[in-house]
Order: sequence, then structure tokens, then C-alpha cells
Amino acid sequence: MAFASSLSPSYSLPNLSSQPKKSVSTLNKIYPFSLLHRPPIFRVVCSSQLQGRDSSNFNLFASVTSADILLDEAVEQVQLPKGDTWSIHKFGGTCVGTSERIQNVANIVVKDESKRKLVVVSAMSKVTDMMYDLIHKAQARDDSYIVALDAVLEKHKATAIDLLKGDDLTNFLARLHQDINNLKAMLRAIYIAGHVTESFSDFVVGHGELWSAQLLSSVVRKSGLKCVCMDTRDVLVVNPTSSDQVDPDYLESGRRLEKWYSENSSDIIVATGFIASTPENIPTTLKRDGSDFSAAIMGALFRARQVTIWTDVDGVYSADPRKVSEAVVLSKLSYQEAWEMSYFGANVLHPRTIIPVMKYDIPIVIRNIFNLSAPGTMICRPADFENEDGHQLESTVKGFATIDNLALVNVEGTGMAGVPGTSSAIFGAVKDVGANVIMISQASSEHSVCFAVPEKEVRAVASALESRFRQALSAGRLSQIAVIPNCSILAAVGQKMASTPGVSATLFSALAKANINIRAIAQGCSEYNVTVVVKREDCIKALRAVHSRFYLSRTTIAMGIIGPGLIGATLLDQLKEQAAVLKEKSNIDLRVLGITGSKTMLLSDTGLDLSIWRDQLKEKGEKADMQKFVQYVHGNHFIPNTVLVDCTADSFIASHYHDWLRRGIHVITPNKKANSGPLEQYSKLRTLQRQSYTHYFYEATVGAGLPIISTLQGLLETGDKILRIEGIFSGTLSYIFNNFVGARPFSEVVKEAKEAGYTEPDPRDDLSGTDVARKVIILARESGLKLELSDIPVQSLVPDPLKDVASAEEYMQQLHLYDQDLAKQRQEAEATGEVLRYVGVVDVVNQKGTVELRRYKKEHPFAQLSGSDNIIAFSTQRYEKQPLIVRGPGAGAEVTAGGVFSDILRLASYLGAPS
Ligand SMILES: NC(=O)C1=CN([C@@H]2O[C@H](COP(=O)(O)OP(=O)(O)OC[C@H]3O[C@@H](n4cnc5c(N)ncnc54)[C@H](OP(=O)(O)O)[C@@H]3O)[C@@H](O)[C@H]2O)C=CC1
Ligand SMILES: N[C@@H](CC=O)C(=O)O
Ligand code: NA
Repeated sequence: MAFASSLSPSYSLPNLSSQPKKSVSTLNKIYPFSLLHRPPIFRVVCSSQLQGRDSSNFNLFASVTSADILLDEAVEQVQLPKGDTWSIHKFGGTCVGTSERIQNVANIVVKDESKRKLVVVSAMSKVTDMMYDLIHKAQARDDSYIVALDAVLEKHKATAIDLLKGDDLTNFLARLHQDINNLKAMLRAIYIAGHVTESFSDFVVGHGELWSAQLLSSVVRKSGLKCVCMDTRDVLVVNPTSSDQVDPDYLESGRRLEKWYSENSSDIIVATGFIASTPENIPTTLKRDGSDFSAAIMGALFRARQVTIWTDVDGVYSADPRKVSEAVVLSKLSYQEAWEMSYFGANVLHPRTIIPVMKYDIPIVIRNIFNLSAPGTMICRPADFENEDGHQLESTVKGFATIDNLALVNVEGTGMAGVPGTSSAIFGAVKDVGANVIMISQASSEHSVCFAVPEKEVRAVASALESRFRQALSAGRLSQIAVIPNCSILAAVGQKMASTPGVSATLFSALAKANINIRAIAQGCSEYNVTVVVKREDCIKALRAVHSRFYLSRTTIAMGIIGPGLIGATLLDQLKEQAAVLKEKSNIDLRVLGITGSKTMLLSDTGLDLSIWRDQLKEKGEKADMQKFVQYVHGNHFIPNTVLVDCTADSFIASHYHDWLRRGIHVITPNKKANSGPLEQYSKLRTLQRQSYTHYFYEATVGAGLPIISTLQGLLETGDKILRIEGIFSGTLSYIFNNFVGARPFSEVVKEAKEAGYTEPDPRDDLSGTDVARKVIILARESGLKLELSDIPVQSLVPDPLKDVASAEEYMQQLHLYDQDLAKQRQEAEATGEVLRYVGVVDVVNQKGTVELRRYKKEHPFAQLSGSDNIIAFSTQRYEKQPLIVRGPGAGAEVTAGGVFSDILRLASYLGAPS
């Protein structure tokens, strides 16, 4: 073996536990932003990118520039057939994990119509780990390495027997046995010495690539095409760097490639990934993601048309699909975006992989070998994002990512401002404890610097800072070194963010609307990345909120319906009918995740089927538990916004609004109890509502679906002064007095009103005038009056003996006994050409309200109503001579549910739905 003789005994003993791992779990590949295998070196580079893009970009580009020159020279000097005729493919370990998969790869290679192809191949999956395991065992003087080596032999032998025949098989097996014998000898030497050098280790491990390249090239040859196998240690020359990376020696690699190609000219080359040589011909590796790097270097040296990286995911996702089920595969990414994204998981492509191809604008395409119908993600220059009309094809923000388990450190004090060297002292102390700073933020007032470090490092950082600044702290120049634990980073990445105003505004408003508090913000002036720090428990919700804002485009709202009685059930039916239209036309996605009555509740993760909820609630409903219900509906982090719709008439449910709003849950209700309850509670609720981005809508509490609250708010917000609001506020009482004309007894008309769905759950609330009084209170408070319900004198129509009967049913049964009272009043009114009407008045000028049964001339507008009509007259400074009048049905299931529904859509539009 050529390399065995050149192994240098002077190599230092490598720490095998820090060996670069090539095999990356499938989970990590699904979502390249995850942090499962982030290499420390890369973190350092990119954390500085987050901290201040100026300097880090300069450094990164500076190194690109020097490499560029060498690469240019190499590409110019090398006499090879270069250019568009070449396409480069790289197949990772899973792509060649079995004999069937190797055959499949060969088919893809054969089908590629490019004139010339170079195929870089990794070791079969698990083989690299098996090889490292051999070394570990031998180094630990564990002689089970012999059995383990047999397993490596058997795996490749079995694969070859599956794939090859005749001479191809014989030749492969002969080489395999020879390699295994050499390895056995080498491992024996490691076993005896009890240690291993880096080059020994690299040499052993590199066999995985050699065998898979030999197998694949033989299989391609089976199809009758000429195909040669390249051991890239004969071609790629690299120099180690201080940061456990390697720099390609492009000039020398180019020369060797030219020589190699002159001896092995072929239109199809299968090359080993990952492995290379030092200038002294000592075997080495290209470190992490080395096969991708091999492909990129080859792509540049050949000036290829395209480099395709074959893997087992459909491409690069806009967010971790395990956290955001609506994450999409990005069709295009710029080289810079790919860099940024790889920080958040480093498996898009290692940034250094991009450097050689970026120089020649060679696109890199990431494709799924197991889903050939997926076009994959193309990493290319940004100009390729535009269509023929110059329109952008992609969203401004490409991807979102999170990093958990962080803590913020806040160093604060008046003595920091304008004192040169403060930052240096702070970060010097952080460096001394070896902590990795992930983000830095400092406002220009310079009174505080805050930065994020991994949670596990924060204790050491805090004590290093305390000891470094002990004097400043005791002198009061620094007021505190505070640690804020349990934080996460959420980052938005996108090159176009740089030149598109409003992206940050959209991002922050999405977070605000999801009630996410931002602890810190960082954005370098290159603007490719905006980073915010949030509480860890808010992180997934924040990710979904921003992702849905930029990608879903539709407003997705998680809904919990409390009280599926007459109004609640009608609302659910209306939602069912309208859901598809709302999604299609307005991009509004309303998902009812829960329905609860007082006894049973029904929950769903993704949204209940509203055509069968009644049966499901009956058959599968679980015991109602309001705490669990709210937690469930709001805790669904996939949907950024939650609304609870209270369709009960329950004061206890209403008493929860404050807590719900405080937790960022929007509340919509036709229930009057909260707004007409104790003034103190009401004021607290309204104060909270005004301070937060959480919405509380209650249009249906007055006049059902009629626009009463919104009209009043519109007048007030535009500066009008309300003088008086007067009207018929009860649909029930309106219906009763519109129909109580002598033909039927009073009790019968009341029964009709109840059957029509106009009454409160207990009709005595209507007949006692309490319901009207509540509406008067709601409008009075909305107009600025500080009145309690008890301040409103109410004329009750409930006969005294029925006030305390146990149930509404009993009341209804006995009501006919008292028909005479109201019949008499009606007749007296009629005798003078008048009618009875139950009215409410908000007298803003005199700060009082009244509720009473009055007599009106038959010509009066209040006498002209029909059905459940409400009529409300607003006398204001602007509408003084002629009041503004709103009239129409003010009770009933359809109109009330419609009013609640329209509040839901108002919420959607506040949350960003197109108007
Ligand atoms: N009818 C109308 O025209 C108008 C009505 N409204 C208001 O709409 C609201 C609903 O009225 P309506 O549908 O007629 O009343 P219903 O009596 O038909 O329905 C009330 C619902 O609330 C549920 N409920 C009661 N207490 C609780 C509780 N503690 N927890 C969970 N669920 C509870 C009941 O469930 P269960 O059966 O399991 O107890 C029932 O499903 C009322 O506030 C009313 O003032 C507003 C404007 C007009
Ligand atoms: N019971 C109420 C319903 C609306 O609030 C009424 O009759 O007006
Ligand atoms: Na209304």
C-alpha cells in the first residue's frame, strides 16, 4: 500500500473522541437547522457573524479572496476538459447504504445526460463509525477489533456478491481481502502501541470510501459505460489549519488532477469523498462533511455545470418540520443564505463547501435520492432567483431557526458609557472561561451590554465577570451582572431582508401578536440575519408565529368554543359552512381545537371536524375541565394565535377573561357578564386590553349582530362626544311588545320569544329588565361612565311571586297566572293611542342610566318595529339634531352567532389577514 509506507510516526496522538463524525443522523438531515451536530469551530466563526457582520464577513471574505487566487490559477493552469460538459454528483452514506441503493445510484449516474460526470461517494452508511470503532478498540487493547473487522469485511463482501459477477467480483474481493489484511496488521500495531496517530486513523477510516467507490464504479461499468475509480488521495492535497480544518492546495491538487486525468481519462469518474493527502502524501481527511467538500473542490477544478448533493431529505426547509409542520422546502437559496442557515445546524452544507463553487457561480442542488420527484433546493447566486420579468420568486425571509438552552448575561452600569475597553474586558473574561458567545446586543447608550451564552456555561461566565468587575461593582460604576436563564434564540435568515424595508416590522409584529416577549435583539448591518432572544417556553410558539406570518400567509387561529348551546352551536355551524371560503379567499385558517360545555368537552390537536362535533361530543366527550381545556387549546404551539369564544351566560367563565388575556389568549364573547359585572373587574380588564396586543371583542353583547359597539367605538375614537344613547335593547322585549297586541295572552308571546331563541337561558333575565340594564351599563362604560349595575333603576316585568321560583321552566309554567297585569297596562296605553315599549337610556350628560317600560305614540319610531328589532339612537355632538340610528333584529341564533363570527374575522384581520 502506497500510503502505509509514508505514515509519519511523528504525528501526535489524536483524541479519537474528537474525530470528525461523518455519519449524521437522519433526524438532523431532515432539518438542517437543528443543532445536533454543530462543530465547535464553525460555531466560533458564525457566532461572530451574529455579533457584528462587518468584521466577520470581512474575515470570511478575506480568506475567500486568497483562496480564490489560488483556485483561479489552478483552474486556469490545469489542462482538462472543463466547463459545462461536467456535472458533479455526491452521494452520501445512506445513498449507498445497501446493494440496492448502490444500484440505484448507478442508475442515476447512467441516466444523467451530461457529457462528463464525476461522482463523489461516501462510505456505506455506518461504515465510518465501524472503522472508528475498530481504531478505538485496538487503541484500547480490546481484541474484539478482530471480530469487528470481520464484520466490515462481511458487509462489503456481501454487497459485492449482490452486485457484481465474474472478473469484476473477483477483482473487487481480491482487493478487499488485501485491504483487510493490511488493516489487520495496522490495527495490530495500534493494539500493541496502545495509541494511534491521526494519519493512521485517517488511513484506516478512508477505506470505507475506497470500497464504496470501487463498488459503484464496477456497477456503473456493468451498464457498458467506461467508468474509472479515483482514489482522491492521489489528487486532492490539503494543508491542516490551526482550527482543525484543512485548506485545499488548489494549485497542487490541480496539477495532480491533470496528471491523474491524463492517465485515467474517462467521461465517468467515481471518486472517493472525504479523503485526501497532505503535501507530503500522508493520508488525511477533509474533516466534517468532507465528501461535500470533495465534490465542491472537484466542481471548481472542472468548472462544472452543477454540483448535486444527494441525500435523504427533499431539500432545505424553511424551518424545522418537526417543530413547524407547515415548513416548506425552499426551492432556491443564495450562497450567503446557505451559510447563514448552516450555522443553525450546519447540515445545509458546510460554508467551506460553498466557497469553491461560489467563485464560479456553480449551483449546488440538494436532492433526495429517495424522492426523485422532489426538485430539491438549489444554492446559487441571488440573481438566479428572479424570473424573466425580474420578479423575485422567493420570500424575503428564507428560513427560521432556533437555538435552545441559552442564558442571557446583562452587564449594566452608568460607568460603562464612553469607556473604551469595556467590551474588551467583558469578552476577555468570557473568553478566559472558554465560553462561546452566541449573540451580543448593546444599545448605543452603552449603559448595558447583553449577550447569550449556552446555559451550561453561564455560571462560569457570571463568576468570571463578577471577579473581573469586582471593583467596578463595589464602586457602583457597574450596577449589575444579571443572568437571565431559560432563553432561546430565534433567527430569521434571508439575503433579501437587506434591501426590503418592513421585514423586521413584520417579524416583530408577528411576535407581538402571538404575545411573545422579546428579551434581546441583534442584527448586523449585512441584514442577512435578525436574531431575537425569547423565553425558552415561548420559543416554538414564536417560531410558528413568525413562520406562519411569512410562509403560511393565511392567519391561522386556534379556537376554543365555550358553551355549545344555542349561540355556540349556531356559530360552529356557520364556521363549518364558511371555513373553506375563508381559507381560499382570505387565507384565514380557523381551527376549532376544543369545544366545552359545563359537563363535557371535546379536544383535537389539529382541528375538530365541524360536521360531526355534536355526535363526537356525545360519544367521545371527556369530563369538562376548564384549566385543561384552555391549556390544550392555547398550548398548541403549532398555531400561533389562540382565541377563546365564550358563548355561555356564565359570570364565572367571564371572570377568567383577565387571566386569558394576560396569557396572550384573545377573547370574543356575546356574554354580557364581564362588561356589566363589578366595575373594578371591568376596569382591570379594559386596562389590560389597552396595554397588550391581545384582543377582546364583544360586539354581540349589545344588539346581537347589529353594529352597536363598533359604531360607538368609532364615534369615540374619532373624537365625537356622546350625549345620550337611547333605544330598545332587548330583542325579547321588542318581540313581546311588537306582538302583544291583544290577540294572545302575554305569557304565550313570552313563550314564542323563548322558542325563537331570543331570550337569555333564563327568560327572567330579559323580563326583569336585567338584560337591558346590562346593555345600558356596557354602553355607559364604553362611553366613559363609571356606573355599577346597581346604579341603574330597573322596572321589572317579572311578577313578584315568580322572582324566586327555582327554575326558568317553573317560571314559564306559572307565568300565565299573571297575564292580567300586563293586559291591563296594554289596554290603558291603547286607549290613548299608545303602545308599550321597554327602553333603556344612557344619559351621558347627567352620568346615569335608566331602564323602564314606557308608552309611545303609535307614530313614534319605537312603535314602528317588528320581530325582535332593536333600535338604538346615538345623540352626539356631531349627531345632535338627528341622532344616528341603528336598527334591525337584535336577538336570535343566526344574527348573534353572525356577530360573534364577525368579531372572529375582525381578530383575523388584526392578526394580519388580508382585508
Ligand atoms: N340568544 C340571543 O339572541 C343572544 C344571546 N346572547 C348571549 O349568548 C350567550 C349564550 O346564549 P345561548 O346560546 O342562548 O345560551 P344556551 O343556554 O343555549 O347555551 C349556554 C351554553 O353555555 C354552556 N355553559 C354554561 N355554563 C358553563 C360553564 N360553566 N362552562 C362551560 N359551559 C357552560 C352550556 O353548556 P351545558 O349545557 O353543558 O351546561 C350551554 O352549552 C349568552 O351570554 C347570551 O346572553 C347575546 C346576544 C343575543
Ligand atoms: N336575550 C337578549 C339576547 C340578546 O342580547 C335579547 O332578547 O335581547
Ligand atoms: Na352588536
